[in-house]
Amino acid sequence: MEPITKEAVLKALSYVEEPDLGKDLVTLNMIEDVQIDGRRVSFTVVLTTPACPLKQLIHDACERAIHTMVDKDAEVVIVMTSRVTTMRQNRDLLPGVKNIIAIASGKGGVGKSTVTANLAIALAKTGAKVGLVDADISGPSMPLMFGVMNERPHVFQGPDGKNLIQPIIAHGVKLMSIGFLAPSESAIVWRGPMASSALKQFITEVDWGELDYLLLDMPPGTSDIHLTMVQTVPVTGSLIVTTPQKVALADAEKGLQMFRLPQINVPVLGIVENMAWFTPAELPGNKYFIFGEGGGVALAEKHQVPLLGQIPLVQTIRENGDLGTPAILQENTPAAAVFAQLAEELARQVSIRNAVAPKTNIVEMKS
Ligand SMILES: Nc1ncnc2c1ncn2[C@@H]1O[C@H](COP(=O)(O)OP(=O)(O)OP(=O)(O)O)[C@@H](O)[C@H]1O
Repeated sequence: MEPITKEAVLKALSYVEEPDLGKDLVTLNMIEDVQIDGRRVSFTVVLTTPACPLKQLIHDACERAIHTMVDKDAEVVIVMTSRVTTMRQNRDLLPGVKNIIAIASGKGGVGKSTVTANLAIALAKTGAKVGLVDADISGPSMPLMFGVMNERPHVFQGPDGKNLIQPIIAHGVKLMSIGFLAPSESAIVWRGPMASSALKQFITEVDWGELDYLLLDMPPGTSDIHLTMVQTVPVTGSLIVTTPQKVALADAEKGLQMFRLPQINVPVLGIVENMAWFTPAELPGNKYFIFGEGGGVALAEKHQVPLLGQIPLVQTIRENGDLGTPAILQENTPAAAVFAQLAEELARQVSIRNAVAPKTNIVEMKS
């Protein structure tokens, strides 16, 4: 029997394609630490995100490639790991942050904050390092959803003498909310430039450390504040949350178009249809389309962006949000599964974006 060689292993793995990125694993530098010990072959596959929905598929394809092209009886040991990719090169602002994702909705009350909170925790549960900025000045709800209403972030002096805010860590996510600034019962009226500068400070003067994903929960609507925000912070991509209702869709479309304005030019990574249908707890197989049907699909098709998920209207999603323990934390429930899948789809789109982004198109603004 001929000895197995590293070259033969790499040759076989060069036939395994990363389906989303359209290139083989060897060309993509995703194979590391190949070791041969008799008929035992081991190597590491470095994925572009720990939330990769294709993890099992890629694992199985690698195993098959070794068995068909190298040795049908080889013992194959594959370590699946990840290194989140980034398209940010010149990182003057937020140096440790790999990907910044703005989550927006045209209309208020469509569940943007609920979706964002669940997404952030879902990504953190996969092992990613996640931060979340609650920039919803119209009604910051993250302290409530994360059960940290009474916490206040500390401010300390950073290494260069500048003050830095320490984010609150809750459910594995580093959280900053404009709601930490004032008691929840006192309405904050933020206007124009004041809001913009407060928000900028909220994002840039925080000790985020290393983050794979920083999610920005934007205020509803398409105001000057939005424009300033996405121009100030180097956003990787945006996610639009809508319900299937006509008025929500029309506003979501405005939000989508805002990101595509030439002076903004932030790619829309996808659309999430929230409250897509109502499912009563006692009839889990039933779907009632109380806000209409097919709106998210139609919007996604019209603007050629992926529909990343459809979240049903479920009583426990609301209840768990109000309790400070978002639905994603309720293991083995359909609601948790839907959010986990959405997180994988979002991470996937970020990886695709990072793989195809023309590096020269990245404009990073200085603080
Ligand atoms: N899929 C869902 N099922 C059940 N309840 C939901 C769902 N999504 C959101 N909700 C509830 O709907 C209400 C509005 O949601 P949320 O605060 O997330 O919306 P929003 O778009 O962030 O609102 P705004 O930005 O205007 O403050 C909340 O009470 C939330 O618990």
